[in-house]
Amino acid sequence: MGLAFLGSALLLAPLGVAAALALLFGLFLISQSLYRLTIGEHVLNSWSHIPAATHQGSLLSTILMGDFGAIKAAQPGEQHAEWIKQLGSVFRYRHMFGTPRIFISDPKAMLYIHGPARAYKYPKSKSTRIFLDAVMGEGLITVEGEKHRRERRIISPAFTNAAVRELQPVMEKHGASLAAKIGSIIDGAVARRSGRAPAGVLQDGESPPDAQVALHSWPGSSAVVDVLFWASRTALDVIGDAGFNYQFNSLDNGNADELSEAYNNLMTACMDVDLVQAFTILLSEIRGLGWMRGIPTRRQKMIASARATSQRYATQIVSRAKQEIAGEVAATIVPSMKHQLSAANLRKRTSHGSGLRTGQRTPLEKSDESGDDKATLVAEDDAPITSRAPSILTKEAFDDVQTTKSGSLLHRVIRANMAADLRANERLTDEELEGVPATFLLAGSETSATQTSWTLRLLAEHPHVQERLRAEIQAAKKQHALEGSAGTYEGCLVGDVHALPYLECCIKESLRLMTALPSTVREATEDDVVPLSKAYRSADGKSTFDSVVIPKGHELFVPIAAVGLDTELWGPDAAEYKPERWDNSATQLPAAVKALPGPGLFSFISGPRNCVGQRFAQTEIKVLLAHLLCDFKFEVVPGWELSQRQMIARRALIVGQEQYGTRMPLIVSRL
Ligand code: HEM
Repeated sequence: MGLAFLGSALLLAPLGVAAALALLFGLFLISQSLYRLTIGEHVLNSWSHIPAATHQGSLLSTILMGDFGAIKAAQPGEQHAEWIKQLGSVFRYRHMFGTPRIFISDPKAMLYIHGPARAYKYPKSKSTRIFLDAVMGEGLITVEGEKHRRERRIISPAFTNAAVRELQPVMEKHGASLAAKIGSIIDGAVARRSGRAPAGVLQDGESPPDAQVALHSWPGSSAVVDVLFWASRTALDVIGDAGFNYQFNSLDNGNADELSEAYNNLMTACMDVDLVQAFTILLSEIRGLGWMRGIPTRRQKMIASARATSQRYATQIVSRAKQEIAGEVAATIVPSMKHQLSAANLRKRTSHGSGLRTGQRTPLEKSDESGDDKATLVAEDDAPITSRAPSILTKEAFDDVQTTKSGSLLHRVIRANMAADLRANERLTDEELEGVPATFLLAGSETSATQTSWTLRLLAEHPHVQERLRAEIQAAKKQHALEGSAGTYEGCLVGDVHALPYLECCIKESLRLMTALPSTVREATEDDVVPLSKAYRSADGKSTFDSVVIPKGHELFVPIAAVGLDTELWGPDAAEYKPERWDNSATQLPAAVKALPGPGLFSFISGPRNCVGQRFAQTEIKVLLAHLLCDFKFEVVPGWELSQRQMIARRALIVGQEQYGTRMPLIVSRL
């Protein structure tokens, strides 16, 4: 009560009082940090035997940022890789304000922590959950425990290999559009160079330095193209279309679409965590200070407005998908079942998920009014069948509908939510279903786009790999054209993209070396003893331990990128891009690597909390690459040095051109 009052006082107080209170909280955090660095480190430290990481940094930065300052200053994964070299695969370090973190990159430990028996005992850390909740709201990524198990059971079937295979043609459509767009950017740049278009006018996605690169040695059709910019737009279009049948058209229209703009704002909030936000999150973790998350800062207001917009659309998107599925059900169920769907029965089973919450009309609603929405199953009383209708499908009818009708990921989720073998309390509620589009978008567009851009960069740095890969893709394209393209892969460029072995190697190697999500964090909810495949030596070097004691409440750093760079696992050439290491991976990979999940590919982590969209992501990246490599050659811009920035995903900056933000410009030439 007292603290709630304090909260309101802070909101209403004149600036001076608010600043004084903020200062007070700052002092509280700093004293907590000092306590951790002194008494916590030297007196009450039950884990002092674990080797501790050190870094060269000022005292002030250590008090405020712990060792995190050094991590942030290095390229993603590099500081951890350095500590692995010095200290081995188990050590501890301090996060902001001295928060203790344990680092483990041992394969056996990772399988244990993320495996089915333990995953729910190691949820995401509290600050991560607070942060994600604020931006995404509730969804598969943010929920924990039983709620997660329930959601995952319904959402997983949408991502089976067979389901994703059916979505490949949708991805191909956007792959072809991406290639066409890049072609038009090249044409525009050529026209500008030859004086047919005004000099000094930038095209969409171009930064001033891109247009200034002298391409004398690249006669013909070449231009500097920011492949991250275009991959991001394409990934948004792909997930909108394949994820929930929504056409963002962002490749052509940018963020002109209202929903696209809302997601873009959420993504920006997600990517760019500033110190004030980190500070507020840390403070709001303290009991009684949760209200701090609601302080209406400019950023907070932007997030709230973007979330309101996305929620409005989500309601419409889910409602429309349900109506379409109701139409399918009507066409599929055997006549004898129809009487079960009496009006009264349906009304009982119906929940109302349509209508805008703010009274505003979305473009989707407008198109509904114009009669676009054809597939609606209604009972006599016009009550639509919705996903919450328990057991309206027998197992056979459900399987039939699930396999014969495809549609978007969301359609599959809604169908899975109707399965007869689910109890009422196992089904997703309307609110949970409405969280699905946002989850897919925020988890699935930035990651795929970033990974695509890093893969293109690696191929540009390794022309011989690019050539070999292009040859494989062109041969497959030829073969596919000869065979005729009916069936699942109708309209696809090369048929099944997963049938191309070298493409598989190139993608896996890119995910290992430049994984889009370099790390995540977990928190121990109980004391635990984590087994290791290789014993670690204590800080004083006198003892060895074949397991790590993790005290309840401690944070665990999950070193996705560092695992990919670990020379102990991969050998001395771990930092090199060598797709061949994945040739015959079942036999050729080092034994320690084969013990990793994947096997060997930890980029999507493992166990019940692994990336549900990993097959989707790999299919999408392969499809986009196939289209691009058939039409274009990619080269690095001479003299432009790259640095990296880990926001949530790992993004690239050009050294000396940081003012233009994160991007991945490459010289792209028509073949
Ligand atoms: C290269 C691209 C991608 C990478 C590297 C990646 C990586 C990851 C990682 C490491 C996690 C675990 C995060 C954690 O628990 O802390 C994760 C979770 C997740 N990913 Fe991905 N992801 C990618 C693409 C996608 C796509 C395309 C989708 C959806 C279409 C997707 C949907 C999800 C979801 C829903 C989760 C949460 C799963 C759960 O907690 O049950 N991801 N991803």
